[in-house]
Amino acid sequence: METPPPLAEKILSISDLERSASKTLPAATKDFYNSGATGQVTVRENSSAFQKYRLLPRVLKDVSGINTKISLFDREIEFPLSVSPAGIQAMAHPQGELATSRACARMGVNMGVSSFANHSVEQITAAGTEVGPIDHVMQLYTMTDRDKQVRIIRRAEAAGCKAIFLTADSPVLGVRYNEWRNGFQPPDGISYPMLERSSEDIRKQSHDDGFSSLNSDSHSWAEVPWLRSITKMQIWIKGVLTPEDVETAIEYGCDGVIISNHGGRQLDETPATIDALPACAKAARGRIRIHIDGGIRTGSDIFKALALGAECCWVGRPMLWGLAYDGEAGVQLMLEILKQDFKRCMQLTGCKSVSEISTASLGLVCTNGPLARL
Ligand SMILES: Cc1cc2nc3c(=O)[nH]c(=O)nc-3n(C[C@H](O)[C@H](O)[C@H](O)COP(=O)(O)O)c2cc1C
Ligand SMILES: CCCCC(=O)C(=O)O
Repeated sequence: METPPPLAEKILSISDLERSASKTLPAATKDFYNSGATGQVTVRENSSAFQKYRLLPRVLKDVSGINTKISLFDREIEFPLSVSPAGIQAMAHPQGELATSRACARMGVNMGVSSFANHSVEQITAAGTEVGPIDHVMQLYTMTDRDKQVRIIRRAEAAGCKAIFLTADSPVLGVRYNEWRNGFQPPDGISYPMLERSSEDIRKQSHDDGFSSLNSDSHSWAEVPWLRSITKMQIWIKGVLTPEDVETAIEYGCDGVIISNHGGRQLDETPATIDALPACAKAARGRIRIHIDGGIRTGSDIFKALALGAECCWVGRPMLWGLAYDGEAGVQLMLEILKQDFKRCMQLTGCKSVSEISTASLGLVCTNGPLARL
């Protein structure tokens, strides 16, 4: 009897991908990827908060030839989405970040490289650029070993990265019961080349201890002028949730902020990023780029985030699920699903270009009463 094709299952949505990928991963890896901090409140709300909003279509608009592109780092990307820097992608697929980079390049979007990547920034940028135009950004933690931090920055700059994403929400790791219960450690053979950590070194410590031994909890806004003094790359702050911090990022001359709660993996019971976004976008008044990540799983999530003031969205876990499902092809499938979904959402709401997306297309669901216009 013939064996059925391995990918016979129809993957039509990111939840299909999550379900299917989660079945293939060892339990401790699945928990590490999918879970967040403490009570998982923010992980859940990051996605569910999008449901407060309803789309208000304008009808009888010509939506032939719509344009989903936006401009970022002096280039156009295919639609307002890119892949967040998320560490240890080789647990999902041996090609890890190389596969992600190739899939992003093929789909015309950008990619963040985690400091905890399992391939070097040189290999990751090269893998993508061989396929097509792509920009990378290098995610950075404030480290105890400043020389090592400078080496990462120099390597990222030489590899062509356009920006540093300074992760600001992680002076220490969040309270992650899953990692502690499972004694989570990356499997043997997995290293962190950017952090200059071999597999042997990594396996001497818990993930939490390993993180604390590299990362400094005495970070401050003084990181920004220090980074400016040593690199020409743009400087973005990843992990902002308040208008006050948007204002400070502007004062410090940052190029952009990512409204992010680290996918609910750091401080639990922070607001969903889509709820934090409107006040942050209002405070920015166009003086700094505002991007968002956390819980984005559909094209209408992207649409809603843009309507509420974000220029671009980023996704973390959907990329990991794509990798676990089918490596590079799985990440490409994930991006294809979101792109097509976003395009249909634009067409069905009557928006012909991304600049037409605004709060005019959104309503807010009220518990008692009619839909409120924003
Ligand atoms: C397994 C995993 C590892 C991550 N590693 C990093 C990291 O090394 N640095 C960082 O700034 N953010 C990291 N993140 C957070 C992502 O960059 C991003 O903020 C988050 O995944 C977005 O939420 P989403 O997964 O719901 O899309 C990680 C997220 C996950 C799920
Ligand atoms: C492998 C990533 C290291 C820490 C981190 O940012 C996270 O787990 O969310």
